[in-house]
Amino acid sequence: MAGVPNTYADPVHIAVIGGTGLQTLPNFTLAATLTPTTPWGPPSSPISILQHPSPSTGKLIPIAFVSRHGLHHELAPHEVANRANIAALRSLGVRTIIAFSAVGSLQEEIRPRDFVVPDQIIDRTKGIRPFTFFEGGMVGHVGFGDPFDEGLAKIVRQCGHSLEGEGVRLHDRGVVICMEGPQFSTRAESNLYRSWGGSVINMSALPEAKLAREAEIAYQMICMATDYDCWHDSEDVNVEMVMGHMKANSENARRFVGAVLDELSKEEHAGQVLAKHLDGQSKFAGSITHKEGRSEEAVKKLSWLFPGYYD
Ligand SMILES: CSC[C@H]1O[C@H](OP(=O)(O)O)[C@H](O)[C@@H]1O
Ligand SMILES: Nc1ncnc2[nH]cnc12
Repeated sequence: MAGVPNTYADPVHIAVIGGTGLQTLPNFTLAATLTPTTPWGPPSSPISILQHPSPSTGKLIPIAFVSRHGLHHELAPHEVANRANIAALRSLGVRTIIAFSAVGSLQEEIRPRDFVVPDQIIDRTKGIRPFTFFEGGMVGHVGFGDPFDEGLAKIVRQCGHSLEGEGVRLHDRGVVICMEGPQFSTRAESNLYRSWGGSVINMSALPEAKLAREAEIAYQMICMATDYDCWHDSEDVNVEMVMGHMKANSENARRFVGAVLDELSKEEHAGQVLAKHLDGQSKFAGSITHKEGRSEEAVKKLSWLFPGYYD
């Protein structure tokens, strides 16, 4: 856009990743549009730096926004530039990500347009998506027992509940099945996932959540149900259905994200927003590869992400 700066000098600590039907966050002041590149290529979309007025301090808090599937939904789930998205955000200073996703419901009580703040993931991707920063001569293993950040989840749940009764229904926990796609599931698969305890299904929780953990970023996904996949006796999922529910409820989705940003911009959450509890974990995770075994190329890439960690 003409007149919008293409640089932003201050660190940005909070980011929102928008998914299907949530390609922009209107009603925020656009402070800059960045087109960074990373050792893993460019992110899925330009990164918008939005200014969010903190309701408690009145200060303008910068928020980075990236559209997972591109500005016009041109990237399929397996084509999303996950490593570049996470690396670009971390390089701006981001330590907290709220990721939004349109999901199929695998449980009767999770109705279309309900929100779910999941706490677990089952990986049904097929290993075709780049899924780690640690490879090619630098090994690293980070913990992933709880794939979402519980401290951040608590804040998100509290914000969601504060909107209940205004058209928002929230489920506090849930298991996301992350499938490869882009085709939807077969009925046998959908029923299998239900028997595993799956709550909702999408194509984008992974590797996004894994890469955020490797990048020491607190990450929580907010899911909005758009269909009952194909296990239910209602109509099978299709794109029109997903987009219809997303469009009809996008105002609630944006209010939910806005409420979370309001809360995160309070001084009392400064430590959580900076993900102090994750600080340095990847320095130790990566120290498993002895200096003499590290490839120069891998160290160079990882040092872009974590300056000073592997000197
Ligand atoms: C258009 S239906 C399938 C598509 O919707 C979800 O997108 P996102 O998670 O980015 O909101 C799902 O993961 C699939 O990519
Ligand atoms: N049924 C479904 N399966 C996978 N991803 C989805 N996103 C929205 N609905 C979905």
